[in-house]
Amino acid sequence: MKKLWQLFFGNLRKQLILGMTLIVALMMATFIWDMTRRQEIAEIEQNALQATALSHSLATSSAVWVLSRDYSGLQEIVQSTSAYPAVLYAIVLDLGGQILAHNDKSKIGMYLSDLPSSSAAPELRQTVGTIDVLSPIILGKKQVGWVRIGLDRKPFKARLIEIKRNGLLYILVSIGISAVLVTLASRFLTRRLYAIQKVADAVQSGRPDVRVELSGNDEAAKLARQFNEMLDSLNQREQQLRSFYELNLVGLTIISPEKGWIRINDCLCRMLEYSESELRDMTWAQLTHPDDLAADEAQFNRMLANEIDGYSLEKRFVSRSGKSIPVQLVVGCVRKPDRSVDYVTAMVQDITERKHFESEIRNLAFYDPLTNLPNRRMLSDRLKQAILSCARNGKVAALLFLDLDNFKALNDTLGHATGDLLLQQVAQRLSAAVRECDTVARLGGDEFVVMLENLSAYPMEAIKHAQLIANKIITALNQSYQLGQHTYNNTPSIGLVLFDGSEQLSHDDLLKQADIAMYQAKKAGRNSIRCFDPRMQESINNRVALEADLQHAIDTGQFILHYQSQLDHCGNIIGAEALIRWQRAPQRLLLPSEFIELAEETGLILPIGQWVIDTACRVIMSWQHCESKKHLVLSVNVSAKQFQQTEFVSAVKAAVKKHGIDPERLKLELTESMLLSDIDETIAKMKALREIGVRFSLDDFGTGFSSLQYLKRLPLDQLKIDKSFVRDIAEDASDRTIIRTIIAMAHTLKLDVIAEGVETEMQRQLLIDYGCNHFQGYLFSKPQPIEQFDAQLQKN
Ligand SMILES: Nc1nc2c(ncn2[C@@H]2O[C@H](COP(=O)(O)O[C@H]3[C@@H](O)[C@H](n4cnc5c(=O)[nH]c(N)nc54)O[C@@H]3COP(=O)(O)O)[C@@H](O)[C@H]2O)c(=O)[nH]1
Repeated sequence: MKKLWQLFFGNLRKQLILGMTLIVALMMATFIWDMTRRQEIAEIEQNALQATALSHSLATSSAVWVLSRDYSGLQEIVQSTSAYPAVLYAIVLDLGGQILAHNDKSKIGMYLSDLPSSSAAPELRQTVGTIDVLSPIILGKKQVGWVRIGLDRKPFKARLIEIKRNGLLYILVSIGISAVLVTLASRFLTRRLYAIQKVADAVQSGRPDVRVELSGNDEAAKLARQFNEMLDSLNQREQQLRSFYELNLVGLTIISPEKGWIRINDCLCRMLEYSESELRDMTWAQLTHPDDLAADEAQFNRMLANEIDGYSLEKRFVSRSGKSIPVQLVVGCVRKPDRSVDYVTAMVQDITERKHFESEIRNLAFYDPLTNLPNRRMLSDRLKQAILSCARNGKVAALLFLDLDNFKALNDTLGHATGDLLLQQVAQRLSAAVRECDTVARLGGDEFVVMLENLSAYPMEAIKHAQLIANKIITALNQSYQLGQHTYNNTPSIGLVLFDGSEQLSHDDLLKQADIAMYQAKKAGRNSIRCFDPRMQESINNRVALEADLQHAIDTGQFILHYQSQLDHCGNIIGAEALIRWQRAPQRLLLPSEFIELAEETGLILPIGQWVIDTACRVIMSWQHCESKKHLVLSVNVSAKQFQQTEFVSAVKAAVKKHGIDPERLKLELTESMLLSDIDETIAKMKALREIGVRFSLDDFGTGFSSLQYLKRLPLDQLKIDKSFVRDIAEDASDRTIIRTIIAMAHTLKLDVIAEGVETEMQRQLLIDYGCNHFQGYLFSKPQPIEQFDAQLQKN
């Protein structure tokens, strides 16, 4: 049936031809049928009319004869109907139905039984072969008999058959003609459609550049043009897709729902180190890292089950060489109309580099790059975990805060690279001194933290254990280090705090407490361990309060300067040292030892130092106007932070200019350690101020890394012998040697020398004997307010 349908309606042309032919045939058939039917009706009407007229005329003419019973006359009348070839019979009957005359004489005298009782009008009856008319014979107003005429219908039927035959012929001819015409027309009309179809076939068979030849401007031509344009755009899109596919930046594959390979691009082959044909013999599962297979398959099955249309996940493939390749897999599917999966597309991006960077970033975020130890962030995380774990298991843990003693000096003298070497070796020693489960972290600079977990359920036992480990660490860190060519010794200060998770302390609080304890260890003379004590916290709180007060003191001008005289060997006052005091309350004068360190730590030393220089310049200016004081030189202490300021030189110059003083009356006291960090920068700054006349004295001389090499480069005016050597000059031979060496060194370098902390006449005499000619100390005066200093001057 399908084949038959295909045969007749297989293409548009056949449908057109068959359709049009059928229409023509139907129309012709309808026309012929209608014509024949009309002809038949006309014939019937005409025959009926003829039969009625004939029977009527026969009835009229036979009325008298019937009444008179003249049978021969009647017969003659009846016989006269033979002139009509269609008349089958003509019968005259009396009212009783007896045949009075008949064109078939043998039937005269017979009776007809199917007559009506009476009728005033003729009665027409039609049978298959005849038209039968029965007319009453009326004489006067009375019926006297019947006339019956029968007409033969055969000739009429023969004519009808003739008409029908001709009609059929016309139909066939019309069908033939219309078939030919429609064939021609359909060929003409569908030729472009066929051309389009041919092109479509060609494109499908792999000739994508074939196009329909364009002619005309009708709908088919427009369709052909649009078809060509559609092919162009499809071509272009396919090329774009192919170029993307062949770009080989990412692995691309198309697979069947059963995970059979349909297409694989080169990039994926290269990534997995297999050829395409080798891959086709392998399964997706074989290439997947066993640990990642379940997750991938679960998602794939959800896609097959129509729960999702695609998914993206990170997984690992295993290459031919066994390399595990982390990839970002993006899978999508194309579904059939019944929603089952037709095929699956997968994009496989090698994310090895990204993973590498991620791990580097993680490392940078959580590890200290110099020592590879966990950094502050990681320590915070672990500490939080440890606090929770202590609360859970009831065990006590400890936090050790370590700071290397004198690390800054090492950095300043041997350089940062050497300092880094020390930090690395300390990290190694610390890691070796504790268990694997403990955490060793570097917070930054020379600060390390060791976290010891699960020490004991009993605090006393835990503290013993922690102290044991802290001692072990001290012993380990006390061993000498080989830093490049330098053999170096160092000590740590360790603060220790215990925690068991029951305190409402955050990890930050614990770190602070350990830090405070470490600070106490430092204060206790370094290379020692201190456990956190709440009193330490109190001292820290005091520091915080002091810091706030210090800021307030700056804002409200609570500082004053005291002046300690400096004398020559003849006892003449040649100048003074300005020493700061803080009038914190009316009866409370704080010495520098109580606030300078904090001021340095907080940076508040900068505005304080600037105030000192400014005040000193103001005093010098007042001396300049007094004949007895104009020769005096005022020494000012400068802190390291202050000196290291980039604008230090300009600030001093500005103060000198502002007060209009002779710069030679201003002497800046620097310490050795602050000069060495960047010797070239230091020299440049000193020279810049020396150029305008400002003098420099090297304070606390002998206590640091005194080096002739540096000394001779520095534009100094004076060396100040530290009071620690002066104090024991009479008793300690080595102090005497140091003092004599310093004095000799100063003379060699053509520098002035002054001894501080001179408290006794004997000390003064010894110093004079060794060649020192300038002195400062309680023997002459303590640091005193300006009025008392003026009074001393008067006396002097
Ligand atoms: N950056 C700044 N630092 C300053 C400033 N003022 C002082 N300081 C620093 O504080 C240190 C201590 O000063 P101070 O408590 O005033 O002590 C000085 C003298 O009182 C003390 N001295 C002097 N003679 C004697 C003595 O015979 N015996 C004895 N026991 N002590 C004595 O020495 C201090 C002065 O020493 P030096 O500065 O080395 O000459 C002080 O050392 C500064 O570092 C400031 O304005 N800015």
